[in-house]
Amino acid sequence: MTREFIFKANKTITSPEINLKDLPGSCGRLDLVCRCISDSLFLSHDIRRDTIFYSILCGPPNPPVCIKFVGSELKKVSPDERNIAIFIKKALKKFLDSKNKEEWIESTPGIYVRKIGFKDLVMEKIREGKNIYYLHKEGKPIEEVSIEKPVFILGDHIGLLEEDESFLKDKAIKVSVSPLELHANHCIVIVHNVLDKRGIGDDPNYSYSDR
Ligand SMILES: C[S@@+](CC[C@H](N)C(=O)[O-])C[C@H]1O[C@@H](n2cnc3c(N)ncnc32)[C@H](O)[C@@H]1O
Repeated sequence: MTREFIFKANKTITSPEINLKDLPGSCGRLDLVCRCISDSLFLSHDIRRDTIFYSILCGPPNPPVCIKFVGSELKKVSPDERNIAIFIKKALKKFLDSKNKEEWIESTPGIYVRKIGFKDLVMEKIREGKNIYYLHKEGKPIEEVSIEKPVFILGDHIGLLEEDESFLKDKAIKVSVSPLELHANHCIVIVHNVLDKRGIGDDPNYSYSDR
């Protein structure tokens, strides 16, 4: 079963004018997006092929833009933030130049970009039969939650906006991974660990026991 993550990046840049030397500042916390991508998809010397990561970039100049990283298709990307940012820059350039922005556009293997906002993406996942889990400190402890066909929602340093939270109210189960407020990328690591131990998410073509 596939594990999916949606990370809402409230301030992250939506043009390819990315300054690779200033991911946190002028790029609107693009460093957080890159860390979440790294922690959701990379194992030591391997990739989680059962994982798909989405980030909705909501910063200037042209929000929203969604980037998608598909673990089973990724090639040549490495886990460091700068390298991931280079691939995001390429994706945003491809997006800028493309005519049909409403469909997924493949930028490089396994990396796609599209014009879709947070709520529309969540609705699309629900229509696909996925279950939505909103990661939040005040949620139900993850150990007590049954998880199937999961899409996990995460906020950035600001968190989800009030309007996003009320939208999710009747659509998502609120799940906590710790009594403490953690970084989003650390929550991803914990979620993976819980699911790894439960054996959820294994790709039939890929056995974790082969590692
Ligand atoms: C740095 S935190 C957000 C802090 C922000 N000031 C707020 O109040 O939401 C980033 C994201 O990680 C997730 N998160 C943080 N701590 C968590 C926890 N203990 N359990 C589950 N998710 C958590 C939430 O999705 C949160 O939006």
